[in-house]
Amino acid sequence: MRLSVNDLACERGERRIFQGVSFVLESGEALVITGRNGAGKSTLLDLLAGRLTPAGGKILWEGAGERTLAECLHYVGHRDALKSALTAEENLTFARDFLGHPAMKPGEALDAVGLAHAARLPVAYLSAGQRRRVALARLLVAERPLWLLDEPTSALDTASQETLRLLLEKHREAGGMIAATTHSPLFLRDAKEIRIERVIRSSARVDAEHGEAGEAP
Ligand SMILES: Nc1ncnc2c1ncn2[C@@H]1O[C@H](COP(=O)(O)OP(=O)(O)OP(=O)(O)O)[C@@H](O)[C@H]1O
Repeated sequence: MRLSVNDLACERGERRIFQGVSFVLESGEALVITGRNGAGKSTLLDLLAGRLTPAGGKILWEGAGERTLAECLHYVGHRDALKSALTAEENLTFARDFLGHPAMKPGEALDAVGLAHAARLPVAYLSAGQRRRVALARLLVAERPLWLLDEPTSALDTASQETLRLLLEKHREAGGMIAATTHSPLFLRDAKEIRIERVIRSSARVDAEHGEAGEAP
């Protein structure tokens, strides 16, 4: 499988966020996406996940047979996208049924992220780091080769960060692919890295440091 991104550009709120982003990701590879706050890292994941449409460039997904890119990816964003009234196990059961290509059972996936003891607690009762681990356990309940992860270590303690690193490396060893944004090192073996830079338009005063949403374009 191969994900090829060529000369990708993105606009939000009629402002150019970035342009000229190109990379290739093949089976077993990891891509770490870095850049300053507001540079467009989450935006790049949104484009790959099909949640936004590019202003230019191409995203090509090859080698997965009939399965489209959307059917081949997991997306774990800033928001954990869990149903708080349901237990951790119920959330994973729902995800497993919904996503198709079932892999680990919910209980096994929770065990893999060190949360077996919290399986029957409503997600509303869990800490931020525990909720993050449930969200990451979703990666394990349905087989999808491409994992798109937005700051996956946020809220995780050191031990959970190491657990996550091992899960990511195992996924790569099985031929999976990872694209992850981060502000801190993920310690992934031989990862590719791309740094997203905000487009600077001198006439419009959009710059990487001060160009937050709502400012004049
Ligand atoms: N819905 C939206 N409409 C307009 N602009 C938006 C929207 N969402 C995000 N933006 C802008 O797009 C730019 C890129 O945002 P993005 O969240 O991709 O940055 P990031 O690199 O992930 O930042 P951080 O490191 O802070 O998470 C920012 O200037 C942001 O304000």
